[in-house]
Amino acid sequence: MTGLGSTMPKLRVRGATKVYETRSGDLLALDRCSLDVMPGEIVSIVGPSGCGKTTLLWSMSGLHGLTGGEVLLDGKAITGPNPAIGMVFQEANLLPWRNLDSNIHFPFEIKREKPDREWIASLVSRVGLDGFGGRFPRELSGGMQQRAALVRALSFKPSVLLMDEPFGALDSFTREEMNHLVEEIWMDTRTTIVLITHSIEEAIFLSDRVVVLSPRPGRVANIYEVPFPRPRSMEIMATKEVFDLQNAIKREIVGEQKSRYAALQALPDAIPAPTH
Ligand SMILES: Nc1ncnc2c1ncn2[C@@H]1O[C@H](COP(=O)(O)OP(=O)(O)OP(=O)(O)O)[C@@H](O)[C@H]1O
Repeated sequence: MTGLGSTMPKLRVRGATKVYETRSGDLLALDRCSLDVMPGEIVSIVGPSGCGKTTLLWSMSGLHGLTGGEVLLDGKAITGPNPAIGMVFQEANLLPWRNLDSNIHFPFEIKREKPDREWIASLVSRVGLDGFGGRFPRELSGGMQQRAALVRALSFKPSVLLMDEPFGALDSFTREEMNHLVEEIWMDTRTTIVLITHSIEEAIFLSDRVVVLSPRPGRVANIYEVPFPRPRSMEIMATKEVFDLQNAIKREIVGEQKSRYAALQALPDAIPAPTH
């Protein structure tokens, strides 16, 4: 499943360009983004708000078409939803009238597929939800709901897990717990993971590489290697090396925003002067 020595990227984004048609005209969200994600890698995507992170991730999932460019999974173009790709969103999106077990099994009902009950039970146990199968979403904390969403996404044994700001709605303590959980699961399964996050600390904790996108239209501005060994303990996360990397990424994001602003200022009449 890992194939870390292999040279073929698991996911390959080539020249991804996305134009949204809006009432006020075309909006260029992504502009020729290219990125390779190797098998078993964890890659985080960070960048200023609205730079196209979600657009890029959704195009990797096949849920969103591109205006230009392509996304390849194991060398084959992705043209629609793919069972080899699991997704986790900021909201757990559990059906309120179904209990936890029934929520986890729901996608199998829809697809009329037989779930691997042993695998699912091991995941439920792994995320600490043993004994909660009969509970309804309203009876579960936000962290527990997100654990269930993680189980649901992994229940199909995807080879790629895409996560869109999955822990953004959780308190910082629960978020840290979830980060450790993802790290543990990854160490067991070596699933290829692409993660969008607004937390640079989270990106560094989880990733092999952190991709910084420029302000919209999103382009790959820089890619940072994260060289720290796993599991990444609190001691590792408190080192100067981590702190320096965190600052470098922050500076990159802020610098990108500033240079965009400076370029706008330099354009004649780009920002009209007040008339009164
Ligand atoms: N369906 C859509 N129709 C029109 N415009 C869209 C659509 N989806 C996104 N956009 C616009 O495309 C740009 C990129 O959006 P996207 O959600 O991909 O950015 P993001 O980096 O994920 O943002 P955030 O960090 O705030 O979640 C934004 O300007 C957004 O308003």
